Amino acid sequence: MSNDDNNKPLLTVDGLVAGYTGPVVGPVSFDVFPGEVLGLSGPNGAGKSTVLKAITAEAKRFAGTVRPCQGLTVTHHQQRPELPPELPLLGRELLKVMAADRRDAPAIIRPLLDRPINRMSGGQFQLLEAWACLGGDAELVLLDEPTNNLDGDAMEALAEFIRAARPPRAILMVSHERDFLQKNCSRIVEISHRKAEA
Ligand SMILES: Nc1ncnc2c1ncn2[C@@H]1O[C@H](COP(=O)(O)OP(=O)(O)OP(=O)(O)O)[C@@H](O)[C@H]1O
Repeated sequence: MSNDDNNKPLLTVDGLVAGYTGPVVGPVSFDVFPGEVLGLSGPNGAGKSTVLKAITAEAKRFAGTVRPCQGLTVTHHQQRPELPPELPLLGRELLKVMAADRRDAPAIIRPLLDRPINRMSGGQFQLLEAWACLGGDAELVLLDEPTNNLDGDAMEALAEFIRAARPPRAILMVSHERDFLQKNCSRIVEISHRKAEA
């Protein structure tokens, strides 16, 4: 990516109406520019997670467009990451699978490297997953409620992972923690309930 490309959006969401068997959110429009941390805020059930899922084509797009720039690489941290309990994977192996093992793991992650993920606490696994997304090379990182289960120290560590992001990387983050969004996002887009549902 050249410097000129820093003025062009990595992703343009235009008039997106998305959902499952029927629409649940939209129309929603926003751009995500290189280097920015964009927050999505709104009430429970407004469709914030669905917007992220529509970007990765996991949810259905009923109208509008999602235009990634050419060759955009995306990683998605799901709201309730689930792992098959029988999978005997160590923390460091998860990072390898997600191509996040080339950077030195931060101090708070290191104790988790040799621990089987099915023996981690909810908060430990959540933080490891967030690092697995933010420690890789994807240009656009989608984070869905990354602060779930995290205590104060882990939230601060997560904020540091986010602050360490450099262009062209951009982060699109959904969170209920209004303070966390305000402190860590360059911009916040409000997602409201669809009028038909209100
Ligand atoms: N897989 C699915 N199939 C059908 N409907 C779904 C599915 N997932 C979510 N929904 C519905 O879509 C609507 C939006 O859900 P979504 O999870 O996107 O909202 P949200 O704003 O992220 O909510 P929260 O803040 O509570 O996490 C809700 O009414 C929800 O019940």
